[in-house]
Amino acid sequence: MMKIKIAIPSKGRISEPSINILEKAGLGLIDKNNRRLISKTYNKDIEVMFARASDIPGFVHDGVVDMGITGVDLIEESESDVLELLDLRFGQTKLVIAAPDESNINSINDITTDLTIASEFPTLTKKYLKKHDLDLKIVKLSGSTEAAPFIGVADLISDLTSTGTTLKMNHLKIIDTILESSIVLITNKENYEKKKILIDAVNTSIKGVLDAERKKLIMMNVKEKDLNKVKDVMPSMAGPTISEVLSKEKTVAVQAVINEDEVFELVNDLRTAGAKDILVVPIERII
Ligand SMILES: Nc1ncnc2c1ncn2[C@@H]1O[C@H](COP(=O)(O)OP(=O)(O)OP(=O)(O)O)[C@@H](O)[C@H]1O
Ligand SMILES: O=P(O)(O)OC[C@H]1O[C@H](OP(=O)(O)OP(=O)(O)O)[C@H](O)[C@@H]1O
Ligand SMILES: [Mg+2]
Repeated sequence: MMKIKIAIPSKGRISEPSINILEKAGLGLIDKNNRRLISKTYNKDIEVMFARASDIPGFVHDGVVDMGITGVDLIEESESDVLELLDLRFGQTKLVIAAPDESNINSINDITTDLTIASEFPTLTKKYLKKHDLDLKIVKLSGSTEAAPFIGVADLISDLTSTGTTLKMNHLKIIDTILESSIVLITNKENYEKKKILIDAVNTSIKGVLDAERKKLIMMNVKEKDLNKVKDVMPSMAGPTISEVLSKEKTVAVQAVINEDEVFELVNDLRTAGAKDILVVPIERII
């Protein structure tokens, strides 16, 4: 019997969104409040294992688990050889080199080998510097890297930035970007060959959740005489679907899947075209 384990982050900012996306994909955790190391899901063949986000790339690489949810930054830093299935479109961030605002370093060309750099990402930082023929001393830290230049630990830092608030608060400016990262769904390369059916099913379900996030189902009643006008203003994925409604006047029900950003304008156009009883409904998944 084929079974798979998916590793998801046990703490930190990406833990909750990871659990949520699995839930929407039909893989809700049965005993999530227990926070045990392993949790069953609504699918009897799929289990979830909780781990630190930074340990997940290694677990997937080694095949300890079949799939995982973690950041591209952590995969690259640990040099794990895994197969990336899907960009989950959250946890977007950049790994950048930064220097104090008042320093005269403004580009990679101003960096000299007598400087030191502090980072939680020594491997990625070293590779980046090597590419530019720079061999700097790297000070490995485990957090609060932005403070390093001011307490005299290092001249430069490389750290993650997303809104830019932390860099700004610490009077640091970006010199260059090393890597752009987001949270991804990954799988072990060999296990993927062996358990393709189940792994693809998980991937397809999660992709369905992402696709549905930006879509709505729109439904309405239309008198038959107005149907062509309504059809003209209706964009649609594959359709619209039209079915007959039993009523005195000849009326049909029209439904279609539309983009979220089209809703506002479309509802107005549809009303003008004669549509009645318009409903806009969220979609859970599109398969
Ligand atoms: N400011 C941020 N914005 C978006 N994503 C981020 C940010 N900081 C970290 N991440 C991403 O979150 C993922 C998990 O990182 P990590 O395990 O360090 O979580 P965390 O929420 O920062 O927890 P911790 O409190 O332990 O630092 C990483 O892949 C990282 O790229
Ligand atoms: O650009 P911003 O939106 O300000 O985000 C960037 C900050 O977020 C992360 O820190 P985190 O909160 O994870 O703390 P940590 O340094 O203890 O990991 C990262 O290490 C930066 O410090
Ligand atoms: Mg962090």
